[in-house]
Amino acid sequence: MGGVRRAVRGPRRPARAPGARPRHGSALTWPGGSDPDDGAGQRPGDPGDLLDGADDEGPELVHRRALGPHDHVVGTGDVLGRRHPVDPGDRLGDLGRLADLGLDQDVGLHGHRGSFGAVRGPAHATGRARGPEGRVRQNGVMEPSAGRPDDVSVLTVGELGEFGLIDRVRRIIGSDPRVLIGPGDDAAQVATRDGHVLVTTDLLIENRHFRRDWSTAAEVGRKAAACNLSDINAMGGIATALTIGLGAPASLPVAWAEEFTRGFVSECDLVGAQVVGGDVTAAEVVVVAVTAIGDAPRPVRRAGALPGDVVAVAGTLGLAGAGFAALSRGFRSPRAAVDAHRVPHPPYAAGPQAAAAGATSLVDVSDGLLADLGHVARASGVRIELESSRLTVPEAVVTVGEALGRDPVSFVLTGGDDYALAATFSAETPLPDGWTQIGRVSDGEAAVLVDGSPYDGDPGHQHFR
Ligand SMILES: Nc1ncnc2c1ncn2[C@@H]1O[C@H](COP(=O)(O)OP(=O)(O)OP(=O)(O)O)[C@@H](O)[C@H]1O
Ligand SMILES: Cc1ncc(C[n+]2csc(CCOP(=O)(O)O)c2C)c(N)n1
Ligand SMILES: [Mg+2]
Repeated sequence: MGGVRRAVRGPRRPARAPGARPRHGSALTWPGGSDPDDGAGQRPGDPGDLLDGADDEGPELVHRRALGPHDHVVGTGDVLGRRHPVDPGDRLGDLGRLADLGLDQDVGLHGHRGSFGAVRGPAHATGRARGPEGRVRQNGVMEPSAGRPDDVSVLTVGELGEFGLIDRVRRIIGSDPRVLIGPGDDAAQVATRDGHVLVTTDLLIENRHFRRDWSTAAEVGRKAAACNLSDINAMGGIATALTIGLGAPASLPVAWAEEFTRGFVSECDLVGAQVVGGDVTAAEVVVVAVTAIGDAPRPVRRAGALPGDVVAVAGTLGLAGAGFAALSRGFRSPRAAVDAHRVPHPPYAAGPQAAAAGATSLVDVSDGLLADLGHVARASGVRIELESSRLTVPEAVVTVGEALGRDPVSFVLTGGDDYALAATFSAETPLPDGWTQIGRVSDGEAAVLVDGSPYDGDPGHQHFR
């Protein structure tokens, strides 16, 4: 911790009358315009909200039992697990009992396995059918065999992991000359008849990305907008329009959906983007699928970092991860941290500024600084060397680290959900306002080192882990 900069100042936000919405034009302007830095994405400090200090709430327990990120939360939004009685994995027993009807009993998910080891086809009138592996099914009940969901030899997405899965599905996607930037960056860029557009999509799933007992509907709405606006920011762009896909349990109060939408719209107002449509469907839990489009005169990609470049960040790191850790342990303070988990504050002006300044690479920090800089290192084929003494550790992160017995710097290095930006600039480029150098790019194996060594631990959030 020695030498690590501690920020007592919280992120700042522009002064804005509550509920006031810009009625036209972009709230964010391009660098070089009349209002290059409106301070969007920053808000007043919150120095009194410390766990051990003058916090008026104190370290109150949110729940008696601390919950982890993937703890099973039973409630209106409960998801049926593999072992649930109506889970498709358990249906074969019922189907087997229907075999004598002489119908195509195997109509469920597992009768349509397609090209990945599939069992397609009816049980015959005899009640016997053959799977692709040649194993006989008796009365429609299959023996455990390769290609079946309960067969451990089937590679699952859980085993492949989030990024392994993305690599696999990306191989299926073809290319097209109109795709100027395809999968692999924070947003894609597609040529249109009269220009080009950025497009990105991000999902938020109840109990994976937010909890309805931790966050208000408006906070979830803000977060859903922010993480998509951030991907446009991470290309050096400004978002123009978004659509909202909303999956909801039938029991969801209408007021929740309305408040969610208000929160979403007010976050969009920070950059002058407009909601232009969406979709609604029934779902087991609240599911939010957002697509954002935007503009970038000079999009900055993850590939492009060069040896000798400076590595810099804009925005706050560690606060949201620390807030999530505090909430998971049953605390609802320090406020600066738990509020950052609920609503991130991407530095919306910093992406276009970095692009205008000539950033050689750019990424937003959604999973964790080390994880996301890892994408830059691999895409650019360079080594990234961070100096921990250059990192700013917000005071609330120090408080959470001390209270939970964790190194506060680990939240800054690996905590997700902050939606700060990380970029590389040539050493000759003066860093734009709001950017802080945290390291350098060097020639070497694609990796991110901290104080000269590989990081010992998870570099950030990864689904299915
Ligand atoms: N199912 C998919 N099919 C095709 N491309 C995908 C799929 N999932 C992700 N990608 C692409 O892979 C790249 C990396 O995705 P990832 O979700 O890590 O990016 P991100 O949105 O910046 O991060 P985060 O989801 O943490 O906010 C992106 O370019 C994304 O468009
Ligand atoms: C209830 C709850 N549990 C865990 C987390 C932590 N978390 C979930 S996804 C993610 C990375 C970004 O998501 P993605 O990669 O899907 O865009 C992080 C840091 C949370 N925010 N809420
Ligand atoms: Mg991103």
